[in-house]
Amino acid sequence: MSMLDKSCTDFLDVLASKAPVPGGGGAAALGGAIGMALSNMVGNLTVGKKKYAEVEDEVKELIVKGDKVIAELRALVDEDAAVFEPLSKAYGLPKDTPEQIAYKEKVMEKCSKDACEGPMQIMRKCYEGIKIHERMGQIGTNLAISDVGCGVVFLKSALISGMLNVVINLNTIKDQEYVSKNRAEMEQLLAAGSQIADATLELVLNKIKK
Ligand SMILES: Nc1nc(=O)c2c([nH]1)NC[C@@H]1CN(c3ccc(C(=O)N[C@@H](CCC(=O)O)C(=O)O)cc3)C=[N+]21
Repeated sequence: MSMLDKSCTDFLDVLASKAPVPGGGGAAALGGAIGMALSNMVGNLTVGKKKYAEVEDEVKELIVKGDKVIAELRALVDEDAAVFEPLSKAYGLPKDTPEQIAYKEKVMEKCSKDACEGPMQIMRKCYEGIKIHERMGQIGTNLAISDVGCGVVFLKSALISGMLNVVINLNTIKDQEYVSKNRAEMEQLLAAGSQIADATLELVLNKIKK
């Protein structure tokens, strides 16, 4: 069963439990999807309004892009569980003999790389979502523009949460070529995404401040 078919109450219960999944990665994906949905809500409130007729086509395009990001982040809730669970098992492998140590190293390397892919993908999708919010903050209806701010803050926190999961998994990877390639992309997504998210929040605040 997909994590997303649980009620919100059950999802929060299992998130709070000792169960290895869902963890911070899955929470990041869900938080990002919630953020993205808020931009689309503002878009849907904008479409059909005479005052915003001039931007209607562009808003519709943003909604289509947003729907894709929501679907991808939603899928990543389950994907992150699938890639992290093997790593959570590998953490507990014994290290009592040289054979066990060698075996654990091999399994940890493979599982850490797989587990890294989930939050990397979460970060890429959050970045896309933040870019959509940037534009929605400029052209979306002022009636609900505060929700573009809410959405972009969810996406920034999901971006940072993705980064934290990438970093902890990179720590258990020996392949330095893999580590530096992923660290560079992670740092780029974090810096660019945070900067655009902060600017969008400021724009929204300036629009709603009296
Ligand atoms: N893609 C990805 N998604 C994550 O959600 C993710 C991640 N990478 N990397 C690391 C962090 C940290 N995290 C833990 C979850 C459970 C235990 C844990 O110890 N679980 C025990 C339960 C221990 C007990 O029963 O006391 C177990 O699975 O057996 C540890 C760490 C998830 N994270």
